[in-house]
Amino acid sequence: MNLLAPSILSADFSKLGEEIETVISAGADYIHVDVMDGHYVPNISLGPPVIKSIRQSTKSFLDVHLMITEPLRYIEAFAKAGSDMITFHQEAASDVTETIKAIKSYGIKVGLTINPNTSVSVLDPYLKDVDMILIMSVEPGFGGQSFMPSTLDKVRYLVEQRKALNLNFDIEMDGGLSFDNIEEVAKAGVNVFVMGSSIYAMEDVASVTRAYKKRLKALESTV
Ligand SMILES: O=C(CO)[C@H](O)[C@H](O)COP(=O)(O)O
Ligand SMILES: [Fe+2]
Repeated sequence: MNLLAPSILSADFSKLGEEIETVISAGADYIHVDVMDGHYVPNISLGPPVIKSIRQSTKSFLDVHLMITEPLRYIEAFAKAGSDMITFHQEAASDVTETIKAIKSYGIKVGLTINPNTSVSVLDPYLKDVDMILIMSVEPGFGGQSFMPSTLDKVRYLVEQRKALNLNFDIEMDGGLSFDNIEEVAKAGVNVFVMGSSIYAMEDVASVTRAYKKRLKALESTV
């Protein structure tokens, strides 16, 4: 099933609860929360207190994307704040296995991600241990960047590996997704679609969310 995960990075933070309610009511499946530390990536966004407030105002699935150095230090804080899934960068973690274990110890889902310049094969040892792999289709750090089509080969590789190893992790893509590319992204094998600026920068957030949801549903039968 194709899942739509609007990224609140491009939302109006002064009315975050409303912005989340709008996309959930319009059919969004996950709320994608981008956490940036100003060290692993050159931008700072939000942290556990904001996630805690979001958790208190919605039951929706919180897909938390950590772009932070040494994520193991903060797994407890992000899990206790109410994350439903924590995804961290392979490049940022000195011990990927320990970080996966720490996330699982809170009974929540775990995702692992890589930047556009990281080889997908670094994920091989962990494929059996994760619920989701996130392939970044822009350099992490900012919303509104252009999609990098070269990252789709990594998705195709993961689809092959998943079949060969009889696994069932989800494949998420994040960065620059829009009506211009979701068909090729879906056809490559992605089933969780993060969208920031192509939803929250639009005039009518509810209508565009409904339109993406409908398109993703239609694409399910073509892959
Ligand atoms: O992780 C991210 C950036 O590092 C964001 O999730 C992503 O960029 C979404 O924004 P957009 O759809 O505008 O590219
Ligand atoms: Fe993200």
